[in-house]
Amino acid sequence: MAHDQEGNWFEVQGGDSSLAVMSHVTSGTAPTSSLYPSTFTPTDGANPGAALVSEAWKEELKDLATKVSLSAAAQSKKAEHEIREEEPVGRKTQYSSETGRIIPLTSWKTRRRDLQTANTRPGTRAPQTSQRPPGTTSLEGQELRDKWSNGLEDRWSDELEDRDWWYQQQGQDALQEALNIMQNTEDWRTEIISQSELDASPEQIYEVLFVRVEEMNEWNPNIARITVLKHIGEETMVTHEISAGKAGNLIGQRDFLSVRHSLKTERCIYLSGAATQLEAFPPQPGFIRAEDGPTCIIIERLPSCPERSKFTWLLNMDVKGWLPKSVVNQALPQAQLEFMRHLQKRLETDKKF
Ligand SMILES: CC(C)CCC[C@@H](C)[C@H]1CC[C@H]2[C@@H]3CC=C4C[C@@H](O)CC[C@]4(C)[C@H]3CC[C@]12C
Repeated sequence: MAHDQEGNWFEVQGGDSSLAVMSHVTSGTAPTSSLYPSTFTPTDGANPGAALVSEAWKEELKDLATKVSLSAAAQSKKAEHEIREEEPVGRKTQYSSETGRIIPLTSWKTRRRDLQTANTRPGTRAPQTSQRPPGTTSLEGQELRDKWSNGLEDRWSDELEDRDWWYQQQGQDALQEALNIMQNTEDWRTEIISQSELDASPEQIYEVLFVRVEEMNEWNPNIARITVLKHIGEETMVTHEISAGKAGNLIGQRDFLSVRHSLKTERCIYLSGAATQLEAFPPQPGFIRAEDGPTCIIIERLPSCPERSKFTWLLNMDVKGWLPKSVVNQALPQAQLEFMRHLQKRLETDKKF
């Protein structure tokens, strides 16, 4: 297993195969120290507290993040929505996802930009409490979907195409923004980036993480339920996620409403996500609605070994509620590493069948 000289690589013992994870939490203006959950031990005995993100790794991240904007797929998509943005010809009325009111065409672009800016700097967002009085919610998948579509019907029925476009746009923006975050290492704030190698092809990982996203609670105890509320083509979807507030978890249960997007290029498969809003699907009683993203997972084909992939993950989450930063900065990398371990196990069992 490869590891750099600064001891940023970790080896996770998991049965016969091992998972190498390099994790980094950034905060403040410059990258500081990495966090090392106790279950993960440095492979070369280096002092973890002193480890900094190596220049080589930064370069590698920049490289991964730049490639996509040059890819043909991204270019054609970009061109596509640039045209749509410039010529609102044929585009119908836009409705506010918060108030359900019509957004005048003139403010539509500005509004989107506002949303983007809000997402770019998670650390500077105004704190909000989305905690609701505790209650019981145990909506099943179908019920969730019904609730979703009923709430929409009256206002949105004629606007399906526009709404789809809005989500698609959000998904693409999330990817671009997440890649920008990775690229501009000087601007890193509270993002967590990890890199690992997995014993599976990018296609297999994509299948487990994107196509069969609703099965995630079967293999990851940190997730209580994931429901796909809407598919927009093959590449974009709107999902509702509920984390498991298990005992020992420093952060309680959260729910998320996200738009998820995927992009396949010759070299990589990109999975991106960002929080989205919808009046018809407000925060659920008893849950704090957290915001995931802009976030991105890059699954890179290893030409020398097609059955293995490099997995780079930018976790960028606003957990909401009032929690000390130190708690969040410890719990998130922990959850991320656990996620990787469970994913590795799932991929292993999938192979046996
Ligand atoms: C500590 C608490 C608040 C959260 C812990 C659970 C975190 C790690 C969970 C909750 C929801 C999860 C996400 C749910 C859905 C997807 C889409 C998939 O295509 C890639 C993984 C991804 C992006 C998951 C990553 C891990 C995730 C962010």
